Amino acid sequence: MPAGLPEGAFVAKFVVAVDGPAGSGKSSVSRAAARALGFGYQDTGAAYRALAWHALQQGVDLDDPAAVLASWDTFDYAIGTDPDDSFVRVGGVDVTDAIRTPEVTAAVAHIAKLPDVRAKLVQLFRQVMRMADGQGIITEGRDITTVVAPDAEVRILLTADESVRMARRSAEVTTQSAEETSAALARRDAADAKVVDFMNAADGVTTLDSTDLDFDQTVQAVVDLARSATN
Ligand SMILES: Nc1ncnc2c1ncn2[C@@H]1O[C@H](COP(=O)(O)OP(=O)(O)OP(=O)(O)O)[C@@H](O)[C@H]1O
Ligand SMILES: Nc1ccn([C@@H]2O[C@H](COP(=O)(O)O)[C@@H](O)[C@H]2O)c(=O)n1
Repeated sequence: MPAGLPEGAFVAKFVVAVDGPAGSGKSSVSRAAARALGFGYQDTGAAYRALAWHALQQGVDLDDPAAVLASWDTFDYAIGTDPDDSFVRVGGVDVTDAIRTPEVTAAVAHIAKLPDVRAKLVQLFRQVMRMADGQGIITEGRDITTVVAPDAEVRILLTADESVRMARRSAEVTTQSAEETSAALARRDAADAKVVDFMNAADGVTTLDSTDLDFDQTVQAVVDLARSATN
């Protein structure tokens, strides 16, 4: 807390916004960079996934926008922003793993395409950024650099060639064949790209292409961008 400010006063955080396509490393790289910087970390995709999980649990018809929007009223969402202690809860239930199943992954596009749902989630993300502990936070998703936090101190489009992203994702998924995993990734990018542009950097956004970088080099590049913005 800077000298002169009363305990609990609002202090603007240093925000690093990261966007990119599926499998580009947004969550793993952002989490590791947050750890290195001593920042908080927010995975916004987790909220889209959690709302999809919640709607599925409630038997909501995902093709009915009004029903999906109505499920928001009972969506009791909590996320941990400590990069060393991440969790996602809905109604007190830990759904950290449940929101990563292929079923939820396939359902989330129905949620993400609805402007009214997106507007509510944008407000939620900004609230999480305001409330998180620490002096800074890395928030990652698809529209963070452009919609959620266009004034962020650092704005990064993290990308990698599609074949590299598919190979990285396939290496971690054991419940599907590499072909199924790659096809699902391409399908999701195609659906998401109709809603928000995360393939082209907006003005002022730095493109970080990790195609030829290993994981540690990519994390270091994010850390360097954040540190150079503070000097
Ligand atoms: N530069 C890199 N070199 C090697 N592997 C990487 C690199 N960056 C990320 N990875 C790996 O790629 C995989 C996908 O990364 P991650 O899940 O963070 O992507 P994402 O962008 O958050 O994906 P999604 O949007 O689908 O959730 C992970 O296994 C991660 O460890
Ligand atoms: N800012 C965001 C974040 C996510 N989405 C949607 O959620 C899906 C899951 O996100 P992951 O980062 O966990 O892969 C994603 O496919 C998008 O449909 C979004 O629209 N905006």
